[in-house]
Amino acid sequence: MTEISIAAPAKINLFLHITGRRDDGYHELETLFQFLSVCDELHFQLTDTGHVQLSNDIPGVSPQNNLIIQAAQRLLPLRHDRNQGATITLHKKIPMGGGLGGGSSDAASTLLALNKLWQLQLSIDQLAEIGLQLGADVPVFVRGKAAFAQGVGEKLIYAEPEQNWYLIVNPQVHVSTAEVFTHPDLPRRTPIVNGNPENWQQYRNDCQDLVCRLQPSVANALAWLLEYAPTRMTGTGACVFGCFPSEESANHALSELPTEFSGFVAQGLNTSPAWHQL
Ligand SMILES: C[C@](O)(CO)[C@H](O)COP(=O)(O)OP(=O)(O)OC[C@H]1O[C@@H](n2ccc(N)nc2=O)[C@H](O)[C@@H]1O
Ligand SMILES: Nc1ncnc2c1ncn2[C@@H]1O[C@H](COP(=O)(O)OP(=O)(O)OP(=O)(O)O)[C@@H](O)[C@H]1O
Repeated sequence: MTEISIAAPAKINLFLHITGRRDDGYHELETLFQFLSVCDELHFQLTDTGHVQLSNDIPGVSPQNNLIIQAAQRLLPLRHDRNQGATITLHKKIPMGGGLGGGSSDAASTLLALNKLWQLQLSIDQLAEIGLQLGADVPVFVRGKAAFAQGVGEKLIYAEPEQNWYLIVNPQVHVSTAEVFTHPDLPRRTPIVNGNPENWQQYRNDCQDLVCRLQPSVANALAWLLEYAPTRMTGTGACVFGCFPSEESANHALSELPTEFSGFVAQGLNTSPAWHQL
């Protein structure tokens, strides 16, 4: 095998409860992850240069900060043949910094692809552990199944929420994950619901009220979408999703999207498209 193409899907957090704070500042949470049919596309070409390079940069993200390169660097010392390298091409389709997990997903797909390309034979558990060092959201993408998560997002119980259609609305403002998690007004004591993911519509996103205050465009996007469908923010924002019974109904709402927002329709998926390609 000398080349691999692999998708890196977006995710949404169908709900997100903050249940505590660890001594290292990281937050304990409960969340339900589902993948979306919108994906970044990554292509890996085996080389004999002994190093990895990205053939195209993401504007505003230096190669050393790119999670694709960071993921590849974790695997470089584990190669049996030190001449093995890779040229990686990325087609970015997932909006960045929107709570859709694109960077984490790119990192996970990189771990999965290079494990094959370099014949490292690492197990999924080992790849998920390496992924957790890159970001709290990486393990669920490595494992590739929709899941109810606890801990910082690494304790996963597979789940099968309905694969609804979603209209994702991007208020086009940046929300810093670190700023939300360090804010004094973030609620941090939501009682543990302990694995009843079927009830996700009754739960909430604990970051939503705070983010709406910090970024009124997020509140405006939620208010607009709520006229069409049950609506919630994903992750620490800024994107919000409305849950629709059909692609057609989601597309109808999209056709009326105010010009201040951007948006797209995607289906919720309980298996990562990355897994169909390996
Ligand atoms: C909010 C979620 O998107 C939910 O899926 C994730 O928990 C965030 O995951 P992520 O983007 O992979 O986050 P990381 O890159 O690991 O962390 C970014 C920053 O968010 C804070 N952070 C993140 C996750 C977590 N459980 N507690 C935290 O306090 C930390 O200050 C950290 O410095
Ligand atoms: N391959 C990558 N794709 C996107 N962002 C990346 C990548 N590598 C590094 N980054 C950095 O990570 C930041 C967050 O990107 P990402 O799109 O994953 O955010 P997010 O969807 O809010 O994630 P989360 O829901 O995990 O908080 C970007 O602003 C960028 O600086």
